[in-house]
Amino acid sequence: MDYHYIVDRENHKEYVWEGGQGVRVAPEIISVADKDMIREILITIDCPKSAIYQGFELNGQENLFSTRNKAFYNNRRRLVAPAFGLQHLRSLEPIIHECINVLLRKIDEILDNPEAVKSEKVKVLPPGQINIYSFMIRLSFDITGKTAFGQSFEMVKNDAHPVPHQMAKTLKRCCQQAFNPWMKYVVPIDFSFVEFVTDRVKQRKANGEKDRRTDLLQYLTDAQARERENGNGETGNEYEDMISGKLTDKAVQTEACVFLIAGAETISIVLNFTLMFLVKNPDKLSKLKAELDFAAASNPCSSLPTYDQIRNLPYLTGCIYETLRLRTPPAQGLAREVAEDTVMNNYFFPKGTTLLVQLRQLHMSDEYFPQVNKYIPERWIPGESPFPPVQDFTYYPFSAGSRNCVGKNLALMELRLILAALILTYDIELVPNQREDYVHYITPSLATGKYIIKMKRRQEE
Ligand code: HEM
Repeated sequence: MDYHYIVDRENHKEYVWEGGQGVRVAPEIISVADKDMIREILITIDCPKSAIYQGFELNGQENLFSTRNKAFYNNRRRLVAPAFGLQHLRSLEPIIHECINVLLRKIDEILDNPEAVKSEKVKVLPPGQINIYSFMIRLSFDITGKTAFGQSFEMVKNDAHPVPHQMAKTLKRCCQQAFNPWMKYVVPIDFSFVEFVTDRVKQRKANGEKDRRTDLLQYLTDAQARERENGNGETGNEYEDMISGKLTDKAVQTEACVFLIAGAETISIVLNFTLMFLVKNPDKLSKLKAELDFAAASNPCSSLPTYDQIRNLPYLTGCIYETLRLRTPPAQGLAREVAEDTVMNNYFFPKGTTLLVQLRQLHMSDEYFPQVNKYIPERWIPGESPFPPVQDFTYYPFSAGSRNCVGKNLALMELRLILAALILTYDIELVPNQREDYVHYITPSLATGKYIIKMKRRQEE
């Protein structure tokens, strides 16, 4: 039976072995959705990533996402993680605002003249309607390009840049090949987007101090310089440098690519589905609007809210958390390996077994989340929730343990800033009778590739 069929939400339960902890989806692969086992795999035992992740090596280089080598990992994470610390992220806020402003201008242009999209050879929609699905993908690529290596793809202005489109196809292939390794001999993967990023990084380095910026690439380049100064720089032996995770030039280029891959699609999914849930639940939308209006009440007209104004807003956070629960971006399951013969929850797993951690299945368990299919941001707000508090160890949209998401703070900052800007600037409304079924490769996406909402500038009221 097809693996994708078995791990589908309703079916996982149907096929679990006695006791309800897992489904054997291949001779040595067990799919796991049980809360206690997931906690053991990700946190208590902190199982290493499985060999499937080798499929995500880029540029012939291991990287923060793909590596299974502990020494490499510890060194690379030590060097990269501070770039995602709250203090450094502050410096990215103006970059994110700049990209959001481009989007708002583009939406205004289409609202003023729906025919404006004609130059992009896309269908002209009725007045007041916007394909928000397309714009959220375009915006998150622009922001990720700009925050990662200082270059927007200008996708919001014009959906023409080849790299994001090619990258989406490549990732789909990577995912297929991770589970069917024989495919790589039939359909080779096109990694030309890596060359694009590599060229941008080389160009920046060549420009040196005169091209100094505040992005993640600058942080990596500075970290590289510090390592060299402290005598921890490259040894010159390419192999040794690679396996010990030294920040070589190639490593800096590769990690910039990883940020693009890990950041762009995940963000756009959460934005899209949050907007979809909000227009389908106008009562929730009104509550969010009221919260944001209050937080930004003192702002001059048409200025965007700062992160300080919105980062602790409970309803905004609840809306994002609820989307992350209902449409958890890593849809395929996180593959971990049993490093030595292990007994978990009274089941014996021989060394080498692959365990697929099904976060999505856990988040969709009605045992932990009452009215599991409903969008209820209140469940995340103590004192407002109609349910008992969400239990510990039932929710990991950013994974957990040593290999959790290094970009979590950046992701939440982008999501809050973008959603706040859109809701404060426009009235949004449902366009009924649209298809909402979704497909997953690495992440879930709408099968139709579009979602249209009504938008109207709020000042026009
Ligand atoms: C809503 C947005 C995001 C979600 C839900 C998310 C979720 C996750 C999850 C579940 C993992 C673990 C994957 C695995 O074990 O296979 C992960 C890893 C990772 N994420 Fe994110 N992520 C998001 C955004 C970002 C952003 C914006 C960046 C950086 C620009 C990023 C960078 C990474 C990296 C580098 C890893 C690998 C970490 C490691 O293995 O040490 N993520 N993310």
